[in-house]
Amino acid sequence: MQTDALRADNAVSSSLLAPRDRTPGWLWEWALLVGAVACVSLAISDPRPGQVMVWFANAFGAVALMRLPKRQWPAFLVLVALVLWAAHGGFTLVSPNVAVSQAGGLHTAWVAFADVPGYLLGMALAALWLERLPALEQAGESPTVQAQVLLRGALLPAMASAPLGGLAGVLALRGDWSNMALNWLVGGTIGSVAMLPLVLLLATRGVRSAARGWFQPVHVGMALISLSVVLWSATSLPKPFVVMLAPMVWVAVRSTLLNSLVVNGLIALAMAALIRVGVLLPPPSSIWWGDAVYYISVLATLLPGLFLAVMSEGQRRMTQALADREARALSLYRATPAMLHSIDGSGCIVQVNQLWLDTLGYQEAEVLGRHIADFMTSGSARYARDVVIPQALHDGRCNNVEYQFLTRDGAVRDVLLSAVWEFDADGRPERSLAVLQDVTEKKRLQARSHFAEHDALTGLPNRVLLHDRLKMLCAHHDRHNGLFAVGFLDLDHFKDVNDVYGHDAGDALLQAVARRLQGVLRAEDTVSRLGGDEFVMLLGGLSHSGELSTLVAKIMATFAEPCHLGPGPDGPVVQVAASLGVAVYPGDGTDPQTLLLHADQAMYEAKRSGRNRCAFYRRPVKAGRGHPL
Ligand SMILES: Nc1nc2c(ncn2[C@@H]2O[C@H](COP(=O)(O)OP(=O)(O)OP(=O)(O)O)[C@@H](O)[C@H]2O)c(=O)[nH]1
Repeated sequence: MQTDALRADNAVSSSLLAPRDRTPGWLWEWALLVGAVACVSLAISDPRPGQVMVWFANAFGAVALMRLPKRQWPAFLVLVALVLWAAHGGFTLVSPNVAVSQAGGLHTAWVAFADVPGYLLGMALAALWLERLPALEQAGESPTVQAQVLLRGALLPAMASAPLGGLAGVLALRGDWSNMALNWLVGGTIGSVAMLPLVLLLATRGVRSAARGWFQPVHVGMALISLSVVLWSATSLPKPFVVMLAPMVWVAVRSTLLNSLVVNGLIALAMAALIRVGVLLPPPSSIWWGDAVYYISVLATLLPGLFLAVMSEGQRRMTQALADREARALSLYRATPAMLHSIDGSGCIVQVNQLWLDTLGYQEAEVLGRHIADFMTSGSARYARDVVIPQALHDGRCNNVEYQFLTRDGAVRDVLLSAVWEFDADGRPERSLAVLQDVTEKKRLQARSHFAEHDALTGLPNRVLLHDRLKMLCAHHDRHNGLFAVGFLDLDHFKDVNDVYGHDAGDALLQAVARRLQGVLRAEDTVSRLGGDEFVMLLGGLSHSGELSTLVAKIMATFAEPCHLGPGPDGPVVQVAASLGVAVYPGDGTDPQTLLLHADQAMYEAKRSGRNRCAFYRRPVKAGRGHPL
């Protein structure tokens, strides 16, 4: 993700700074780098003896030490001491302004060496204190951590080494100790503030990759403009420091952290050089620390830009992290292996995922902005608009709502929809997240298994389910005793209804009879249709035969009212009657076949006796020898 790349690019990563064994070549390279930077300070520092020298080299030495195991520190510090001594020696010899340069070889060598222990102490302390900073990797994005970096890596080491630096000044140049120590403190702090954040960043990014990242017209251009403003204001304005702030703030806000740190370093170098050539000079002061106070202006010019750059970087990262999180959430939404859609408070689609589109066969552009009901059957659309959406907006959610969606080519998909709503701070609905489960196949299978056990015309249990339930009733009553009855009902002269009013009217009559029988029986009883005009009822939970007689009377009474067969109010009205045969468990049979047979026989008995009546099964009376049963 982009944030990670950004982090890898710009962050001060403690893992990359972690110490490891380095080759002698590496030690030499860094020692020479420290020496080269020291030469820059020596070259552009104020030539008057005992004046502030902006000392940039300690930042490089400290970062090098942080990347070394402690056992390599002595070797590296010795190399740095040699290099600094050589650099100091060279400058002491060539600088005509240094009073002691004419004082003879040994003294020159001593003068050149005097400052070195202070520098070594400063860089060692900076390295020690910085590597103990736990959140060092956040220095590029957190002003608080950056402040800690500057405190531990610039101010405190400069303070700790300043007494040594002052002593060196007294011994070598016979200057005033307190003045020398204060100048040391100021020069060391400014140099490290200018360079340390940049060197830490370069050490983790690698100089080559950083250079590649920086050498772009926009960065170079901004740096040049900033430098020009600094030079112009220093040479043209009476109080230039405030104006110098402007380009740094501009770069901090508009550019990358790296560019800000580069500009920070360049401007510090430029200011040191301007002081060197006398363009920027401390005004004459009556107090011994007057010069040092002047340099606070330099610090005050560098720090706001530096902190603003770090804050901008923190903001950029946070914005980027939010954008990444949103992108991740979006791609997760799109790829979720369930149909998802989101609608706004008015029911219009604001987002759908890929499976939603694939299942219903639409393109994203076709659905965004349209009302969700446009993709439903008319019944579901009404239900959604009038009932579900208003209720869900009130409750904040809805669960397992059954809808029928329409695919692009008009096919119906059954779905179960559950949704949650997001509301804004004022409680206004923002958008929903709905998960849709496509249950079309499941419903088809359910319907198939329903029709395997139910009659398609009346919806009543068919012969298969009847046998099942009868078997269970027999088994149950076998264990728990008790009575139940099987009623076999056949409509009287049903064929005439078909013949006179047509088959549809016959169907309507069968459905009406089914409804009436269901209406008269209890929920635990079974009404089934065997086929044609034959219905079988299982009448359970009877405690005595009187109860059965009442129930039978109720069943027969359902045929007292004529049936209106539709369609419409002008449809035929018929008076239907039925014959009912009843067999009772266990007296008339203890297994399904026998009970059904005996109920059937009783029904035929009712027919034989004149129809429109009920007959109870009667065991045939044994006849005398030679007579059939
Ligand atoms: N409308 C319609 N008729 C059916 C259906 N299944 C069977 N039938 C008809 O129902 C009639 C059954 O007649 P029966 O029970 O044999 O004779 P009935 O006219 O009722 O005379 P009885 O039973 O002797 O009183 C036949 O004409 C079948 O064609 C059906 O699903 N719908």
